[in-house]
Amino acid sequence: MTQLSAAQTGTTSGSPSDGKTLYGGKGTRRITVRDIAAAKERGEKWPMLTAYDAMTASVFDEAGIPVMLVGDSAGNCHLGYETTVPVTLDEMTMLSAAVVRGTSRALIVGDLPFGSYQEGPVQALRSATRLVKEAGVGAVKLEGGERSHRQIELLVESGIPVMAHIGLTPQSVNAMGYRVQGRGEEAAQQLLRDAKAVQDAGAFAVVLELVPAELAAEVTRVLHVPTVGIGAGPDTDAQVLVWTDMLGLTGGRVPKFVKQYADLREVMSGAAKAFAEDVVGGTFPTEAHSVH
Ligand SMILES: Nc1nc(=O)c2c([nH]1)NC[C@@H]1CN(c3ccc(C(=O)N[C@@H](CCC(=O)O)C(=O)O)cc3)CN21
Ligand SMILES: CC(C)C(=O)C(=O)O
Ligand SMILES: [Mg+2]
Repeated sequence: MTQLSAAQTGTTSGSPSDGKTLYGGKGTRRITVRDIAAAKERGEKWPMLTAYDAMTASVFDEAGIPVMLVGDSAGNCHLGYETTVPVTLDEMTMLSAAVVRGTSRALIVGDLPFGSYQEGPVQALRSATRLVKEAGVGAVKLEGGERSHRQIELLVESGIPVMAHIGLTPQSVNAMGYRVQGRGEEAAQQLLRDAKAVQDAGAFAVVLELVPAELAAEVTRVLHVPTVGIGAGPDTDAQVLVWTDMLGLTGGRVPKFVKQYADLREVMSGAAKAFAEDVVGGTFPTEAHSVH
């Protein structure tokens, strides 16, 4: 087992941003779940992005993104699977370790993949422990509300911060598809019960995926832990997007809740073609790129 540096363990003293904000502060030590709790008390909104490799994570870390999720969306966005279902704990451990190595300030949350916690609390603890010890993540995330509350309880009791994830839970795609959750009175009551169950179990934050904006606003009002929305409207405490969607790198269709801030697919494709033309036409390399 490799030793984790102080930067990875987040044990250095001082505030994340001179006692100010999660985003835009000047602090250099690693952000912790206590900083996240303080942000909710201040009514401060914060951004979260996924990351699957050290290089990309270092860009977002330098940009000041305070929380990064090594999402199992790596399955379809980084590893070429159709869904998140086939992703393994070995894969999540390797990707999470890379993201931790590429960052020094962001809180890194590692997604527990399908099959690594559904058997029960003991399996969940064994899996989460690998992400904490081998990859160095500061927290883990798992899907499910009431159905996952025992797993959350044991992890939190054991000293592992847990981000919960309710609403659309993509690991259950074979059972529920990719559909809006919490529509109608009965489904809304279930979502509220799920949100309270994960908070009571000790989760430090809860992702709300693809739920009506009004319901997400209500959950955000009634919980004392922050909500992180994705397709959940403007009134959650935080917002998360899959980085390849946000930067226009994901091929094919992306969910309609995505806002695209750049077109990296176009940029990369253009650069690859320019390189290819240079090679074929003999205009690269030139004297400037040669040694003698
Ligand atoms: N590239 C990518 N982006 C994501 O946001 C994402 C992943 N992958 N993989 C894991 C999960 C799966 N997610 C998904 C997948 C599909 C829809 C989707 O098809 N949504 C429809 C709306 C469906 C409805 O209205 O009921 C859409 O058009 O947005 C949404 C979220 C979110 N996560
Ligand atoms: C969409 C986010 C919340 C996620 O779970 C992932 O990227 O895997
Ligand atoms: Mg996920």
